[in-house]
Amino acid sequence: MTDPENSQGTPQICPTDPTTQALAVRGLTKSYGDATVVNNINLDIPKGAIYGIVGPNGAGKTTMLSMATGLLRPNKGTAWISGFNVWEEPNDAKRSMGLLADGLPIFDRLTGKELLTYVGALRELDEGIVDQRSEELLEALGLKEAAGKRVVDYSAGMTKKILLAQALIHNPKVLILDEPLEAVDPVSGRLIQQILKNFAQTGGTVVLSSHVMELVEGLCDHVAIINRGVVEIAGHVDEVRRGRSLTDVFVDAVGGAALQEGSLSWLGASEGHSEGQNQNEDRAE
Ligand SMILES: Nc1ncnc2c1ncn2[C@@H]1O[C@H](COP(=O)(O)OP(=O)(O)OP(=O)(O)O)[C@@H](O)[C@H]1O
Repeated sequence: MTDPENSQGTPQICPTDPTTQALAVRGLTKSYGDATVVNNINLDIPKGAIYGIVGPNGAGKTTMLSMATGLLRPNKGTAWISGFNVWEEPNDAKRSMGLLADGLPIFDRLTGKELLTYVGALRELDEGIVDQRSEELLEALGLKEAAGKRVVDYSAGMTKKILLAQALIHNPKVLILDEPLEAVDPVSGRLIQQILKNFAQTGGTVVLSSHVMELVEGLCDHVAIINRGVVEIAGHVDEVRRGRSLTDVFVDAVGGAALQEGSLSWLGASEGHSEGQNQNEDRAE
């Protein structure tokens, strides 16, 4: 576990061999102009873990995951997926991982079924296997009826689910998911959690970023709290929580925020409100 006392921007010690981990990063650093948004991050994600990455808005989670998966070139540092260096052995690293991330191009003129068939072909899977897996994934994710509909016409939650299916179809060793349950309804959310648990129980590794602490507490066995581009705390969920709620640990680690007295005092019951009320009354008449 990373000691929070020593992790504020100072190099963290990661003695393990990064090639033995499902995902490992060493010294990852990214700056935009004068701002260092990811600052010398070291992280080990063991095989078979469901690993939650949490942190406030703008903490550097997406930037870190983008560098860890080879989507964004770091200023410094390296990442390994399933033992493959993402910059020196990109094909092997990419073959090992399934990725769900915002901002990646989606072939959304295809139907859900066509998209899975296309991605399966890109992954060089046998046609019969792609067909069988696509059917099963569409069924499991509640997308069977929408299989013939173009992805561009999917809702936000449906899009998330078809992108998850796309990330799973080649049965990757490591699944990396940026906000996987965002916009997903509770029934589908529960199903997805079950899929991820089964995946980890059979030896797969899941890395997910989320703002939903209940999800991380209920699903993940490991967690890292990132703040201002550094890892504040990382380790097994029970070690990090030490009997407290993860939300309390999170707030302590990143610093709580309270609305200052008098701030936004114009918001709520006011002249504007009663004027609005009158307008509504006028409209009703
Ligand atoms: N291309 C870019 N140019 C300049 N700054 C950037 C760029 N991409 C990200 N940043 C900055 O890097 C910081 C970290 O952003 P990042 O998206 O990694 O945060 P995050 O932890 O994923 O946030 P959120 O929880 O809101 O998604 C932010 O301050 C953001 O403005």
